[in-house]
Amino acid sequence: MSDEANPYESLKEQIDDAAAYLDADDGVITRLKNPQRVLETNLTFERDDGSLETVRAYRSQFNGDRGPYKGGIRYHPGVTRDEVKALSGWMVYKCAVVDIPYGGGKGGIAIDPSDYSADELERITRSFATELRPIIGEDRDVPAPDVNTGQREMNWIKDTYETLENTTAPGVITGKALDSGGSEGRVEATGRSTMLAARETFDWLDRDIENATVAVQGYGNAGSIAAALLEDLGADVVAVSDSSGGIYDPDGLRARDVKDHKAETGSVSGYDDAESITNEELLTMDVDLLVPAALENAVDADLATDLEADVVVEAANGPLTPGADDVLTERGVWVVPDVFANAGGVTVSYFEWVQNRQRFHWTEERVNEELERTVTEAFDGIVEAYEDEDLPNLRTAAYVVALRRVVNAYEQGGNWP
Ligand SMILES: NC(=O)C1=CN([C@@H]2O[C@H](COP(=O)(O)OP(=O)(O)OC[C@H]3O[C@@H](n4cnc5c(N)ncnc54)[C@H](O)[C@@H]3O)[C@@H](O)[C@H]2O)C=CC1
Ligand SMILES: O=C(O)CCC(=O)C(=O)O
Repeated sequence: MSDEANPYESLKEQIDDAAAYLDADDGVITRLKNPQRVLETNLTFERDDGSLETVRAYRSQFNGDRGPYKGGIRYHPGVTRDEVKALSGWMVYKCAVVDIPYGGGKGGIAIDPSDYSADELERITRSFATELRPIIGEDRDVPAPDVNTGQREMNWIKDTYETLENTTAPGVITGKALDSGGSEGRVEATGRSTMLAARETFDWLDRDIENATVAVQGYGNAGSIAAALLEDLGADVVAVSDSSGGIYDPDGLRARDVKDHKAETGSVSGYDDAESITNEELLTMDVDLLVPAALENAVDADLATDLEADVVVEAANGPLTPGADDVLTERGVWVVPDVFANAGGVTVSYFEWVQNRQRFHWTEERVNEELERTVTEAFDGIVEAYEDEDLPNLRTAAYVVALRRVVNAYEQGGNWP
């Protein structure tokens, strides 16, 4: 993997870019570029035919200076140690930029879940939960969903943990089903903050989100909900894609219908009479707003030179390489960074955890109001840093805000001899 494509190298570069504007000790910055610990483990489980298989899994606890490690668990064949390290580092700065009291963690299993039955996935997940048990906990490390995981996997992890610990501890994991201690609004939260980030940015730029044209790469939890909520604001979602390719309709797709079509057929392809397009065509489409909502490295420096959107709001983690960032900054394309735009997921996870600790259930209205307040306050903080500190782009501004908070928390802890 080239340095440009290694997400952990991207994370370190992003931290260095922001650290240049802070008066922080080099030693502290080095600490904040390296994970505190990474669990790498092998899970052996029984296939339905009775044979045994072993798969690789990770949990990175990047930094806990501001609170328990927090972040999702991903099931994807591309999961590597460096990817999980990067994703856990991004969680640190995400939680800090929206100012929720967590550090950052992330986990993953290097599997393609479509290769396994539901029973096999349950055995894999419970095996991972058993490995995680000594290092997670309501006040220690609180996992959540990410790519290819959701309520079902979170419920299995909660159940395994509680059974082995002989306790009830719903706050050990978030993103659970409602009847298992989940929160209203968590499923929609990542897409909702993406929509709010786009709305606030367009407002700040004095542009109209109503009738803005939108392309969304990746049509899972984050992308499909962002698309639907952007349509609710009056935007025209003209193109969407998933791993099988994309679809385009200049008159606007109907995001919720496309989601139903994907649920029925397994992909967005073949929806209505929309035109088929490639993912590259989608990413370089002449739209007002591009929302990458799939995986890392969707846009590299080469592709960034052809990108025609005016604003990019990152629903995915790490969809732009640092080289792409440089090109887009130079070209005057606004990039609203992942650590802010997709922070709705972890923010509502935090609300879920608070509700679990209080044994109290909030209404969806309350969750969405608190989320909107969190997102708009964070946006104001990023814009203030960008304007007052003469920073090159919104990503560096978000990192300056976040890094300052993490550095302060570390330094206020004082020194061990
Ligand atoms: N689920 C959550 O709460 C959060 C997710 N995120 C990030 O959002 C991104 C997407 O996650 P989810 O929506 O949860 O995952 P998901 O598994 O629900 O959906 C992922 C989607 O991306 C598509 N995809 C994969 N590779 C692609 C490619 N090369 N080109 C186009 N589409 C492709 C898949 O077909 C699928 O539609 C990830 O970067 C994740 O880390 C960030 C914050 C929270
Ligand atoms: O909800 C959470 O705790 C974390 C979600 C996540 O993994 C992310 O924001 O990338």
